[in-house]
This record gives sequence, C-alpha cells and structure tokens, in this order.
Amino acid sequence: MKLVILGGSGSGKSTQAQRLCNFFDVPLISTGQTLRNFIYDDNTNSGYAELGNLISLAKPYVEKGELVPDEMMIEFIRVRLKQPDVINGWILEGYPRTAFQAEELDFLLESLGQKLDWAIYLQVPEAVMVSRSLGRSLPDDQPEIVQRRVELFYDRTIPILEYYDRRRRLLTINGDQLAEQVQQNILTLLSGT
Ligand SMILES: Nc1ncnc2c1ncn2[C@@H]1O[C@H](COP(=O)(O)OP(=O)(O)O)[C@@H](O)[C@H]1O
Repeated sequence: MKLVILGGSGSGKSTQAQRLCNFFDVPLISTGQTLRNFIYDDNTNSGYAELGNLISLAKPYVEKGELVPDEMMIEFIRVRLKQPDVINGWILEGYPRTAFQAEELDFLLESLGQKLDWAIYLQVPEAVMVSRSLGRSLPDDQPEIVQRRVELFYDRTIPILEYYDRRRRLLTINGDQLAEQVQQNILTLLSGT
C-alpha cells in the first residue's frame, strides 16, 4: 500500500498515518516527525544519517512555521524512497505540502517504477486545527507559529487536493471525529476502491 496523508496542522494526520502503518505493516515516512527529531532531539537516527546535513539546513524554517524549501524536501524524499525498507509500500505523511512537491513525487515514483495508490485528505475546520495544535507541546506550537502553519496549509497545500482529484486519486475523510472512527472510515473507503 502506498498512501499520502494530507491535512493541516492538528488534522490528525500523524495519528492516522501511524495507525495505517500498523494496519498495512508498511513503514511510516513522516517529514515533520523526522525534521523535528533531528532539530529538537539532536537525533542522528542512523537510517537518516546521509540526510543529516540537509535536515540541519531546514531548522530555521521549521522553527518559524515556514515551509522548508521544496528542493530540500524533494531531495529528502528522493533519498528516503530509495532505501530498501520501503520497497513493499509506505505511508507518506507531511509530504507533499505544495503542488510542486506533489508533481515531483509522481516523477520520482515513475522513475522508481512505483505508483501512489491514494491521497487521503483529513478535513477538519480551521478552529479544530488551531485548538488541537495549541494543545500539543511541541516547540513550534506557539500561537503565531501555529497560525502561520494553518495559513500556509490553505495557501500551499489545499491546491494539491485538486491535483489528486483530477487524477482520481483523492479520498476525503471527515477528520473531526474520534481517531478510531476516522481510521474505520479510511479503511472502509479503501476497501471499496
Ligand atoms: N513537505 C514539507 N515541505 C516543507 N516543509 C515541511 C514539509 N514537511 C514538514 N515541513 C516542516 O516541518 C514542520 C512540521 O511539520 P508537521 O509535523 O507535518 O507539521 P504540522 O504540525 O503542521 O502537521 C512544518 O511546519 C515545516 O516547517
């Protein structure tokens, strides 16, 4: 199974991505989590050793809630999707975040002879995104930074929905429900496709 999970800050995308990885027994590729691990925990996670340098350049962007430049993220995904553990599938969370990243992902997958199954969009109202994000205690979850991430989500990530919809690869789920219910709805939709 090869899935992309789309949603704003606090939409529950990391929770659902984790659950889907367990369900399908495929690795999770979370750009936000990987960046944060490196930046805040000084974690030189061996699997990502060759990406350490690249990721350290991302730090100032993450701290301000800005998007890391596309070229850096594309390089990150390019290296990650060539690692052997992802050969049988993956769940991608936090990427793509811009239309350009979505196009580049398709080019990359084509060159690897792979194909995305579905892009799953977790839809939640803006107020839910903000209140859930403020309820976490990550260093970049202060109010102005959360607001910036939500703004960027509407400006840069929402256009991706159309990209996947035109290619008949978009599944939209109401993310404003209990995590268990959201997961059930995703699995039901996937089994009907
Ligand atoms: N695909 C990406 N493109 C650009 N920046 C990214 C990407 N993925 C993660 N980031 C950076 O990492 C931060 C945290 O990502 P994430 O945990 O997915 O955020 P959120 O809490 O908004 O869901 C983002 O604010 C951004 O700076």
